[in-house]
Amino acid sequence: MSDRPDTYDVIVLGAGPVGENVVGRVVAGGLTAAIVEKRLAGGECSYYACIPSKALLRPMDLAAEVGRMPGLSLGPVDAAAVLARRDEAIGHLDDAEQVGWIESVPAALFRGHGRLAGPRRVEVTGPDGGVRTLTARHAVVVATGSTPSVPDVPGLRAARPWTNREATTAREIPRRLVVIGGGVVACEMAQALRFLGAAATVMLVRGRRLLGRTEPFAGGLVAASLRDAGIDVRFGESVARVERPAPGGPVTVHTTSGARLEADEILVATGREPAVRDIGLETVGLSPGGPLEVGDDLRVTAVPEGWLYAAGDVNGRNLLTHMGKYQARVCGDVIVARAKGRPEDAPGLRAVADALGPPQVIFTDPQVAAVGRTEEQARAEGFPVRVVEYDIGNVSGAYLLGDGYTGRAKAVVDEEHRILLGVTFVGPGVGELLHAATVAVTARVPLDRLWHAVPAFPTVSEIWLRLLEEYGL
Ligand SMILES: Cc1cc2nc3c(=O)[nH]c(=O)nc-3n(C[C@H](O)[C@H](O)[C@H](O)COP(=O)(O)OP(=O)(O)OC[C@H]3O[C@@H](n4cnc5c(N)ncnc54)[C@H](O)[C@@H]3O)c2cc1C
Ligand SMILES: NC(=O)c1ccc[n+]([C@@H]2O[C@H](COP(=O)([O-])OP(=O)(O)OC[C@H]3O[C@@H](n4cnc5c(N)ncnc54)[C@H](O)[C@@H]3O)[C@@H](O)[C@H]2O)c1
Repeated sequence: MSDRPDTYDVIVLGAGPVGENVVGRVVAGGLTAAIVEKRLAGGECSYYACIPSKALLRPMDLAAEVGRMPGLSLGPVDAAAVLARRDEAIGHLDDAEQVGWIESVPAALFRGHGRLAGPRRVEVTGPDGGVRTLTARHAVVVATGSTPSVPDVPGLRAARPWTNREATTAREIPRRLVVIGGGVVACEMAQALRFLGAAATVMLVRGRRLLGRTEPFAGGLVAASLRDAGIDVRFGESVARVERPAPGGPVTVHTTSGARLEADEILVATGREPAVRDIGLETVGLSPGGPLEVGDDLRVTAVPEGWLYAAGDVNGRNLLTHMGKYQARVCGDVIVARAKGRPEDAPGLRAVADALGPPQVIFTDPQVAAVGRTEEQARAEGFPVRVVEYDIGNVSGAYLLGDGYTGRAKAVVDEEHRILLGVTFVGPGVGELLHAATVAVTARVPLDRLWHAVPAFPTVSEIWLRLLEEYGL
């Protein structure tokens, strides 16, 4: 790495999807960039999160579709083949393709642990222990992502439970599995692993519902489906103590209600922590703790002179790949505009979509696709709210997809402006309905205008027509 320069216009810490998009954007804007990565270029998303989890969930989805269609039947599930396809999807944990992309940008990749070392300086400790100091002319962007949060429960950490990393890259499926958590990772991974062979799966959900950030009916429909699949979903119960006498051996989970569960593995899916430890924040006057707080221009608000930016999971705004990549585009363009002395207040230079409620698809069966505010959020923010709901199964297009299509849609309307504040769809395959809702919410399309957006017959998109009719159009 010694033949490369030590000074770049922009230095990015972390080559996940967000860091990669920052370098792509700033180089396209005419600046030079270096990116520092301590593990695999491509980040959590490519190897241990979005990609492998969806590769594991897709067969379950297809199987459910086949099950709803009279005349079709499914043979036994070949879990090994599913795991092999997952391995291909994650490039067998080899990041050569991503490295090739970074080089093609072109940007300089430095392998190693990156740390801030005072204003505009980054120290990289390479795999051989050697340290190199890089200097940024314009900006440093922290895109270090997040790490799994493991509750401080007696015996849990010592038992070396699975987190998303081990669950998404599993080589064998544990027959008896205890899942801790009721959020997105818990629901998706419990369902995928149950389908692939975790016959005795128990989910310990601390609260009273699943998927707490979505409309309550979404968690209800997903809970019903998990239970139909044979998963023992226990609400109001969590882990109190864990024992694993032999590493990798059977594990005993004592729950808060006094139950004792014997399992082959535990999956902890209790949220994420921003990756801010050991990145030298103290050298620029920040104390490591929670997410790095940024403004809509992605600049870290507490750092004077505005040379430090943070995008993606590490700023805690929206822990989703597409939202992090959106922030990366805005962040990159802000850096370029400032470096070139262009106006900084162009409409594209503020990540305003972060506050609208991010679009998200949860790839359970049924899928949950939502954008904007839930009814509860909209009311709490003081909007004059009216909601309309409709059973998606009553739409002809849904009936044609198979027998017993169960799903529901809900629209949250701002009555003053007659625009959509939020939309939620739950049902098989509804993920592909989401972008229309994202456009309507983001562009504040008036309902009277939306009425003229005619959905094709017989598609599930006719749910739009039904919702507008329910509203009274
Ligand atoms: C199981 C699971 C499934 C998910 N599925 C989806 C999904 O379907 N859709 C979706 O939108 N989101 C999904 N997410 C969320 C998504 O993975 C994250 O929002 C996304 O990865 C964030 O990207 P990032 O670049 O900010 O961080 P990361 O992907 O975490 O990348 C950060 C990178 O920085 C590196 N790094 C950290 N510290 C340093 C350092 N000091 N020096 C050098 N390098 C460093 C890390 O090694 C890593 O490569 C999922 C998450 C999980 C856990
Ligand atoms: N399809 C997708 O878009 C997708 C898929 C997976 C993950 N993600 C994103 O990744 C992030 C992380 O997902 P996640 O499921 O880990 O987090 P989450 O915040 O969605 O859910 C965390 C769950 O853990 C529970 N919990 C927290 N602390 C606990 C404790 N001490 N004991 C017991 N239960 C506890 C919470 O009540 C909640 O049910 C989310 O922001 C999510 O949006 C997205």
